[in-house]
Amino acid sequence: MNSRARYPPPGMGGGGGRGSGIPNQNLSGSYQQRNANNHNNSQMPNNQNNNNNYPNYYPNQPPQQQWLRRNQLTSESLVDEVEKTVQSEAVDSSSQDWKDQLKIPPPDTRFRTEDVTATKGNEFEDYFLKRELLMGIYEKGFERPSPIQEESIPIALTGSDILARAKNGTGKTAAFCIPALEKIDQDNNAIQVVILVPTRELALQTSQVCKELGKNLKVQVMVTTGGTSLKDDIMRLYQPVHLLVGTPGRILDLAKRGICVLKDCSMLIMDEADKLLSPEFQPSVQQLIHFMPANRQILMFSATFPVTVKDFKDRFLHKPYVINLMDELTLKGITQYYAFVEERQKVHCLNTLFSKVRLSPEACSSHFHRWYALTCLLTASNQPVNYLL
Ligand SMILES: Nc1ncnc2c1ncn2[C@@H]1O[C@H](COP(=O)(O)OP(=O)(O)OP(=O)(O)O)[C@@H](O)[C@H]1O
Repeated sequence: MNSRARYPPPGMGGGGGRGSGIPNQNLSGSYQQRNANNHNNSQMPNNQNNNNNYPNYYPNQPPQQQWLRRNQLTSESLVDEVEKTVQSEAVDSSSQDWKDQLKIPPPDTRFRTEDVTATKGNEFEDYFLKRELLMGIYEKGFERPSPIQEESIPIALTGSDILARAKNGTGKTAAFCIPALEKIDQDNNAIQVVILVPTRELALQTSQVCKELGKNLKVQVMVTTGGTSLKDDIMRLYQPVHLLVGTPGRILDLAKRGICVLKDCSMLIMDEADKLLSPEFQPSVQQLIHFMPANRQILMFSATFPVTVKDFKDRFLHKPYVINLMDELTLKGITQYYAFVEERQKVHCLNTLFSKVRLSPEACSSHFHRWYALTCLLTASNQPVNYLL
């Protein structure tokens, strides 16, 4: 059973990400601080724990004492202080101007569980992102970073390698697209970021997120995957490309032909890293890395950390910052069951189950080997069904 999705996608009644809906059962959505021990903090950026947006000039003193200190300032320093205040108000008012002009979609009022609400209270503005990028973020309807975004964005911006584990549908895609877009130099006509994914569908979705978040930037995004015209991709690569999203085999093919030049690619992102490190893809991924500069940054996102991921991390990542937001596998609000049966008993077992329980449309994913047979079975048994490919 697939238990993806915390943030429901726009326009849908309760699903999200690349995955399914959230049954309205066992929901517990109260706001709660995340346990500080659930990730491995090898480095902390300066603004990581700064939950208010105002500079704390005298951090060790309570607010009343700060007022006293200010009253004791000399007249000269008072002038400086006033000038600073005027300047910061000028910045604030211009920052209000651009915010007022944003086309923000209506707020998403649907229920969210702790998988996305248990944040530290960071704001996207805490990360000093380019204004055009901030505009794209807000215009996509994101108000505040989700937990995985709070953990990854500031670390990725420092240039550190990351190995991150978070549940599906909790905002992983934006967690790596935002720092990638921030780091790209739009005036450098070269591929600076590669996002590797295991499937064409995921490549298209990811590039769409990059385009939406970066719609006010001049970043050129290209998708390239197997199963499409190589000639078209070659033609496209004669045009500027800053961010390349694709599957390993095709990108490697283009790199070997000398058409996809990766010598300036300083960031490699691996989404669904566990799948990218399966025997099918791993040799291509490893070869690809050799086309990139030695000091490239690698961000790996994966729902599971099998031994292949660990081995790869040990070989290719430099002192990675490890983020683990998956103390438990199942998303909150979802109960999963499994039946251990022989292959030949599966259909019969499902039929029996369906005659007794009514499942939500998204409950069965294509991870079942014979999704088509299953879909026919569900339809024939009058069960609602969605295709999850
Ligand atoms: N900070 C945010 N605020 C509001 N919505 C968000 C935020 N970040 C992501 N989302 C939305 O949440 C949904 C799920 O995000 P996303 O697809 O990035 O999750 P994911 O962890 O990559 O999931 P999956 O692995 O299933 O693709 C999307 O509709 C996305 O637009």
